[in-house]
Amino acid sequence: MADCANSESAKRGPTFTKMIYKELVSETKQSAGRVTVVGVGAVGMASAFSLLAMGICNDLCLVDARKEICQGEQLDLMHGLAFYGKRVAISGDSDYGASANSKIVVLTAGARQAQDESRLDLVGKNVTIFKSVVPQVIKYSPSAILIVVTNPCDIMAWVAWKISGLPKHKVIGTGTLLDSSRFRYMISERLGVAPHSVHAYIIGEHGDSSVPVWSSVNVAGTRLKDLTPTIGENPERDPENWDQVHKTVVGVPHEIIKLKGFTNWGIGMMVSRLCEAILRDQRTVYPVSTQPDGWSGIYDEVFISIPCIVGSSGISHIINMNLDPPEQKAIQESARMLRRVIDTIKL
Ligand SMILES: NC(=O)C1=CN([C@@H]2O[C@H](COP(=O)(O)OP(=O)(O)OC[C@H]3O[C@@H](n4cnc5c(N)ncnc54)[C@H](O)[C@@H]3O)[C@@H](O)[C@H]2O)C=CC1
Ligand SMILES: CC(=O)C(=O)O
Repeated sequence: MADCANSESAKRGPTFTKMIYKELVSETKQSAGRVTVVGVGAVGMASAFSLLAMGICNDLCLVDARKEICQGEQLDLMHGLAFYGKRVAISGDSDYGASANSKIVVLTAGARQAQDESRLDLVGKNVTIFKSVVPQVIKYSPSAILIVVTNPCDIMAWVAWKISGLPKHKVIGTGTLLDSSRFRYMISERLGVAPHSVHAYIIGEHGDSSVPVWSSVNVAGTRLKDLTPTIGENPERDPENWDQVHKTVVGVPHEIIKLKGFTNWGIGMMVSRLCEAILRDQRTVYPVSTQPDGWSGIYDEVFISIPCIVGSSGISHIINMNLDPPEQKAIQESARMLRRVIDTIKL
């Protein structure tokens, strides 16, 4: 692909470069932080664009079953590089060899929901796709950290972990990171403060059984629950009906899918922040999908969102969170539901 992209410079390069500079040392090309995005659709390209726009990666590879799309997107992104201010290597191919030695592989390949579908309806199709994609990824990048976006992302993270044979800390489902971001934004609108000044988590499944942790929602350490002890309960007990915020978080992707066919920008921004945490070892706390290993009494072998420290090794720690008994019960039920779905999968 590089030949196609640089055909003129490939022809003229050797003569011209000798006139421009003199070689002092023979360079060995080595990528410190290649990020590969598998699945160059709406989500894959929003992730790729965010990675570039936020200046997070300097070596980006796009892989998709549709070779022409990879090449088209590669060329299109490269044509903006003169205005970007940094040098970035961009490659694109349907051959996974192009992704070799990636530090991070973001998996977005697969089917997306139609208007009347739930995320869980995608299991069959997307497990089949992962069975072909994940072995190829691992063949060329055996030490990669996988970020699983493809829905249902908790289930697909478990599938990617099983097929890849990677240690669990190297497989991260994006989980309720997007739900939590939507939650923070909606609370911030009600309170009239910036979204990043609202500290709030949604945990559990990235889906209908997600759990809003009202007991810890706070602004500058002031817990909303201390001001409204019934926050998040039914409208008879909580006249401000804060539970509607969670209901909106659960329903809004369906509304966006009805309006534009898919969601992509929010998740794209989140993927690039996750990559940043890994590439720069930021040890940022994010609610992402991982194995709970007994966290809050969850012993099922599932991937489910809980607050984790994300850094250069992937997920290094799980944060102990004091949940109220109803929150604890709800996340345990969410885990049991995910496990029931996993039990139907044949790998
Ligand atoms: N976890 C989250 O928060 C979110 C997850 N998603 C999920 O992300 C996934 C992708 O969504 P979109 O980008 O909108 O879909 P899309 O249809 O625009 O793109 C999917 C891409 O996957 C590629 N693909 C399909 N099979 C493949 C294979 N075997 N090998 C390589 N590439 C293959 C297709 O060619 C296509 O380019 C869906 O499962 C969607 O539900 C979407 C938004 C948020
Ligand atoms: C599609 C999806 O999972 C979301 O936007 O939340």
